[in-house]
Amino acid sequence: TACSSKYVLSQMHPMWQGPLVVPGGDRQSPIDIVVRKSIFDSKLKPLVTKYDPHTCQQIWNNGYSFLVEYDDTTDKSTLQGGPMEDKFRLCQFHFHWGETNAWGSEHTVDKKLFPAELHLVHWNSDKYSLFEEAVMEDNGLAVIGVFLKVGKRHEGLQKLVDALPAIRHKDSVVEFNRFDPGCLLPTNTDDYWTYHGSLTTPPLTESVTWLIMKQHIEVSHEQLAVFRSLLFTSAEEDMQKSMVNNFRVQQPLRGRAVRSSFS
Ligand SMILES: Cc1ccc(O)c(S)c1
Ligand SMILES: [Zn+2]
Repeated sequence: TACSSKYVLSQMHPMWQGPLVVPGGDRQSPIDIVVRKSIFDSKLKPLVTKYDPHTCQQIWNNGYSFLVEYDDTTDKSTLQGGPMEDKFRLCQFHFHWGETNAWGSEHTVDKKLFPAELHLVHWNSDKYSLFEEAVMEDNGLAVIGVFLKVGKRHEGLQKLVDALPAIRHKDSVVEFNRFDPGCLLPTNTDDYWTYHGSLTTPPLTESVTWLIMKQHIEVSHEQLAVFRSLLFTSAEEDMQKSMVNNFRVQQPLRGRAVRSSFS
């Protein structure tokens, strides 16, 4: 049921981000959010997340990031509200980060970079029956983006950090249960920006309603350092490469509107 393990990125571009520009792509991600150009939309509802920690299944290193995967065969862990009409099912979450605290996020706010960014990936289970179907459809996915800042240690994240040494190499997997992804959301999830975009890793499909949280979460420098101890490479490869800077370059807005749920 892993929503992403079957989602093998086949035609890989030498650079992990895939093609820098997708031919004909006019709603690519990530983007810079220009706050003064975002449009307040009073019709945007608060996000409603209902996550069941028991649907957590495994954590694995897919050679681009580490993914925490959830059982998405039932509507046990869901997201609704926001700009969406339908119910979306959580299938995985992962992060993007830099080699230093100076950069690492994919989205930026008025060009401000964060050291890392969390993506909680959900697919439209009212319209589709599998992640693999939804990922190819307009707005088949809804991804919550949360910025990470370096500060106090995040107690909820530590359980995940402690599991990382076991998946240092690409394609390593360990069982991972009872993790509540809700603990990684900021206290305020009512304030967010939303726009139509794409996956930031191949196949870069333009199927994502992005929900970027205005409020960041804090993690410690030591916790981020463990992210950087992961490797892009498998155990067999002789050249071990640190898993850092696994973010995509920013993409043209192409006239898209970025709406805000707050004024
Ligand atoms: C489905 C999915 C896989 C990888 C990603 O970085 C994103 S942003 C979404
Ligand atoms: Zn991502």
